[in-house]
Amino acid sequence: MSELMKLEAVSRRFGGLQALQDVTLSIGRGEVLGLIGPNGAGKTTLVNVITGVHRASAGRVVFEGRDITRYRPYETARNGIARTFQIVQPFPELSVLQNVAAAALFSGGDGLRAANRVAAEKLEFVGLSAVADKPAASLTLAMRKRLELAKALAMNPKLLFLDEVNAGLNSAEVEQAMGLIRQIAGGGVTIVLIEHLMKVVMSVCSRIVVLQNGALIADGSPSEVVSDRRVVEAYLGKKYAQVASEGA
Ligand SMILES: Nc1ncnc2c1ncn2[C@@H]1O[C@H](COP(=O)(O)OP(=O)(O)OP(=O)(O)O)[C@@H](O)[C@H]1O
Repeated sequence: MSELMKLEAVSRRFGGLQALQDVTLSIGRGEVLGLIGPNGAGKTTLVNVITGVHRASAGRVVFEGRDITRYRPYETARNGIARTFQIVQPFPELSVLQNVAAAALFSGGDGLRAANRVAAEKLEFVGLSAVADKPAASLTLAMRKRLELAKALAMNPKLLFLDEVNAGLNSAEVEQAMGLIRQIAGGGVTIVLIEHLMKVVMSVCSRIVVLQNGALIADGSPSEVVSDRRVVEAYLGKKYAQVASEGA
């Protein structure tokens, strides 16, 4: 598998807090990589550093062989990196379609008409065509999560970070979201999935990395990672590991 992204000893401090500590990681083209770890481990910060929302305090981010460490968010978007936000934040008065078209324009795009066409296509894909003209503020949480997905897809990404797209959804909605994630991956988009629901991580990811206190503590196949002693102690807990090994 060819390498799409490489992180070399990426660190980030917020005042006295070391949010990321020497994170070194390779992401292969076409992978569905799970990024897990306890609350406050640094998962969202890692996405923020990669996408240019925060500057790395040290280290390098390389995407398709190019050093993008100091790129701004619009530059990372134009180079093919998109992300959803853990806290969904659409422009509430704009229509659902306009929200997605705005994302298409942010990543470059080909003018407003093309952006509207892409937006309609992505809304169809996530199943929101029927509410395309409604204000984004009128959507349910599950629909807003799908809107986030449509916005990220409208940027035509090669690498897509999904930050807790299943949080707050019921089990039927989670199943639907998993189906969409599989289809996106099947279309050749490389995905990094930040997720607390282990059943989702285990069923859609080909590889899992674990962050704890800003440092990577494990990197391997789902079965390797869930039986890793440090991961069990830091995050999963003994009960989960026992259930997982009985299920394996
Ligand atoms: N802009 C910021 N300023 C100061 N501290 C921050 C900032 N963003 C994140 N942090 C801190 O960095 C640490 C890592 O936070 P981060 O949100 O990356 O964790 P996470 O693994 O995504 O957690 P969760 O699973 O709860 O979303 C936390 O201690 C957090 O309080």
